Formats: sequence, C-alpha cells, structure tokens
Amino acid sequence: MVHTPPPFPVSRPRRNRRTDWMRDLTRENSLSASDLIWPIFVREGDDVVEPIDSMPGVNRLSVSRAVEAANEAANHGIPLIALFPYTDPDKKTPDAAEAWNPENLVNTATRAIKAQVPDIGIMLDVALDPYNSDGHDGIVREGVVMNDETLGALEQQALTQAEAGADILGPSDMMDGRIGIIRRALEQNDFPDTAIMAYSAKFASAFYGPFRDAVGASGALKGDKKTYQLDPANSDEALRMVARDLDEGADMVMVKPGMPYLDICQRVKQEFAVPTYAYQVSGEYAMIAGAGDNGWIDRDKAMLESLMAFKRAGCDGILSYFALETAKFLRRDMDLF
Ligand SMILES: NCC(=O)CCC(=O)O
Repeated sequence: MVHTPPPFPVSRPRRNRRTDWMRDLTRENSLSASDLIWPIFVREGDDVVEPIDSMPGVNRLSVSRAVEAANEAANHGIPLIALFPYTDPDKKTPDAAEAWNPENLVNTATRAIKAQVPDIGIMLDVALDPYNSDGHDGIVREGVVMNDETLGALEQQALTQAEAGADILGPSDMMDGRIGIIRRALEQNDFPDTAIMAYSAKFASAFYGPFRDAVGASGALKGDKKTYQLDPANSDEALRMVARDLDEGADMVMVKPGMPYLDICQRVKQEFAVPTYAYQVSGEYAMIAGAGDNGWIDRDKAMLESLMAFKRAGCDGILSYFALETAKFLRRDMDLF
C-alpha cells in the first residue's frame, strides 16, 4: 500500500531531497555494471575497428578486437555480451544457410572469446535476418515469411551456436513455436545448460533503423516485419507471448524496444516475476548519443537516466549500446543524479 502524505505542513516531502546523502539514502533503485548486457558488432578482417555512422561511438570490430572488447567489458563487471554479425552481402542467400555455418562470424568470435575471456557470458541471437538476402527473420516464399519452414533453420542455427559455446541463446525471430523447438533440440543434443532469453515482446518498431545499418540488413529488407513482430498498440498480446515462451522453456524474457515500452516491462515483471530484460535498441541509442554529441542534451546524464528508468520499471537488466560507457562511468564513482 502506498502511504498518502498528510497535508502540508505536517508533511514536507522536500526534507528527504535536501542533500546528496539524503537522496542517496532514500533512493529506491540502483544501477550497476552487473545490470548491463553489451551488444558488440563483429565483422570480417584483421584488427579492424569500423565506426557505424548512425550509431556515433559504436564500432564494428574484427574478431581480435572483439576479444579485446569482451575483456574490457569483463574487467568492468559486465556479466554478458551479445554478438551480432555484419555479414558480407555475398554470404546472404534466400535460405540463410550462413546462419548455421559452424565457422560463421559469431560462432568464430564466440570460440575466440571463450578461449581468452572465459569469465564473461556470451549471448547469440537466433534469427535469420543477418544472413537472409530478403532481410527477414524467417525464410520467405513468394513474399510470405514461412513460419514452420523457418523453425528447422532456427533449430540448426541454435545448435551450432550452443556447440560454439554460447551461454545464452536469444531467439529474436518471433516465429510461432520456436522456443519449444530450440529447447527440445538443446536437450536432445546434450546442451541442457544452454539458457534461452526469449525476445518475447518484440515490437515492429521504427527504432531498429541504425541496427539494420550496423549489420548491413537495411538495403536487403523487403517490406516490413509486421506479420511476425508485435503491433506497437498492443500490450495484452505481449503478455500472452511471454506466457507462451515461458511455457515452451524460456529461462528469461525480453521486451524490445525499451524506452517506448516501459509499461510492457512493468506488466511483464509484475505478472510473471521471472528474469525480465529490456533492449534499449539502436534508435534509442542514436537519439541520446546524437543529441548529446550535438550539445542538445547532456549525454552522460541522459544515458544514466534512461537506464535507471528500466530498473524502476522492474527490469533485471538492460541490453544497451551504452553498457561499457556506463560501466566505466559507474566505476569512476561519479554521482548519478
Ligand atoms: N535482434 C537484435 C536487434 O534487432 C537489435 C535492434 C536494435 O538495436 O535496433
């Protein structure tokens, strides 16, 4: 029950906000490096750091540089990184077969990081869009994204990722039935400990634009993803997807994008009380970083305020391109608010 304050002057709520130490003492939520998951873009090449124009401050890294980045993240207390590939256009096909190539970029990077930075978790997305010449998360036939045919491809992709050493799989495709298929395949192939963070409440959003540049999928995408991602107007439907994915074997669930969907984060956490994560996506990053770099807002403060909002909404953690920057900021013990 929330206590209603008695009328002024019996109550003077400003008393609790009077000094830094009083605000520290009465703060309800906290943010630390262990709340953060850092997405890293991987590309081919040797010792390459390639800036992404639409995400100022974010780079595509070749494998050796990704290993260094993972090491830096681990040293700053970040528990988990998520690897995303920039796939050479020549490797994109209508059947997206590169997705289950055991030697593809993310599988190779996973092996390299596991060998050299064993104490950080690695998550890989299960979805076909970085490998599909149509830019869709599923296999397309005559303009239709085929649900059941895609499931077999996702199963193969998931198994090669588990084999490469991924700790957490993130099915981000929004096909029906994928969590159950992947969970069963993991059990049958002796990967009982591989966790699934289901992208359960993934909305068809305009905020993914810069990510599609980052993985080279924007030119490829034909049409939109509204037949599988959720309608931004819906909230009950998101809860149904979370319930379904948990029933099929997900260990944790994700809401994506983040900031425009904090109400969904709060409902999911309250309703299911399971580990709940939000993805502060590329467009959200670009808005804050772009405005910050132009001097229109304070980048550091907006970054931290945006991340704290997820904690306030009940999230257990946040995938954010700001993760390392934030962990460095927190390590310097700088005052948050
Ligand atoms: N499956 C991963 C994403 O789609 C990321 C989207 C973004 O950062 O905009």
